[in-house]
Amino acid sequence: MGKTVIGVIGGSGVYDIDGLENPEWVTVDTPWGTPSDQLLTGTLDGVTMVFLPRHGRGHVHSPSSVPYRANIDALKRLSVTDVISVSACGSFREEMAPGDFVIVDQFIDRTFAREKSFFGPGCVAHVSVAHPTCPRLSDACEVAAKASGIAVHRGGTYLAMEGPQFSTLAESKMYRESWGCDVIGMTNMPEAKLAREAELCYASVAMVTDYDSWHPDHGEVDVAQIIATLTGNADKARSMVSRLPGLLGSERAPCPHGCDRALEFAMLTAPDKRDPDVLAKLDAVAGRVL
Ligand SMILES: CSC[C@H]1O[C@H](OP(=O)(O)O)[C@H](O)[C@@H]1O
Ligand SMILES: Nc1ncnc2[nH]cnc12
Repeated sequence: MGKTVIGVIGGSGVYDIDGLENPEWVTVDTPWGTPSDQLLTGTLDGVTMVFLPRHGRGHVHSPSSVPYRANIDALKRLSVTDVISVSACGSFREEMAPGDFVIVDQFIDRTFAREKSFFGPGCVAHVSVAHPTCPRLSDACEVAAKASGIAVHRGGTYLAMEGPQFSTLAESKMYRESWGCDVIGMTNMPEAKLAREAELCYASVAMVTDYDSWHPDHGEVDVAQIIATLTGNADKARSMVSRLPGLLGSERAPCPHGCDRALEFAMLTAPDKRDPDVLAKLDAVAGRVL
């Protein structure tokens, strides 16, 4: 048994969490650049917590400029074992209404202007993301959300778009009708892929703020409308997060789904062909297997 360290990546509207004992904002340097912000560390019910605002305090990063690799590396460097991603999203389903939470379990990645892997020339590795989220961690999020009185939907496909503009009407209809997506956002990819490469359990809690543009009764999306819903959603998210330490506990058994062993058979580059400079950058993410 190891120790549970819960990492929370807060999306739009979620720039801190409350109730931490011994809270401290710490600076973490990574070989992949500077994370979105300092990370807030502390304990909650005896469990170490690490919080990172995805866009930085004051919302300084766009979805395309979020330093996803630095963020995941920084969480790993602080010994995080389980990452809960909290994000605002648009909904493609009538029943997934603004204010509801969706525990996402699949993604379609339409992003194209982001670094998507820690690996590459000098150390090639391929991990599976067939099941990109962790069922054990998602269970805890579902229980925590329900206990907080939140309307929560278990399972859903998240379309990750590049942004920053919202979808056209034709795109919105295609994602919903042809591609079977349930929600849309701009940030969960490559975040989820990188978390898997870093052997972190990852759960995505998507908080619905709007119906994107497909819905005949709701017209087009605008940020004013999103922000109006975001404030309430952020309070609900903080309530959900506060229940996670009690549910996960401070002692951690290995992930039954293998998230924490994702690199076990992933490395292709022969040991004698690996580039030492590349290996040095991978110390936090892949040190366990290198
Ligand atoms: C607030 S409007 C669009 C913005 O909100 C979402 O951010 P996050 O996923 O970090 O909560 C969405 O992905 C866009 O970045
Ligand atoms: N409709 C939408 N599209 C993309 N990202 C979003 N974030 C919140 N609402 C969104």
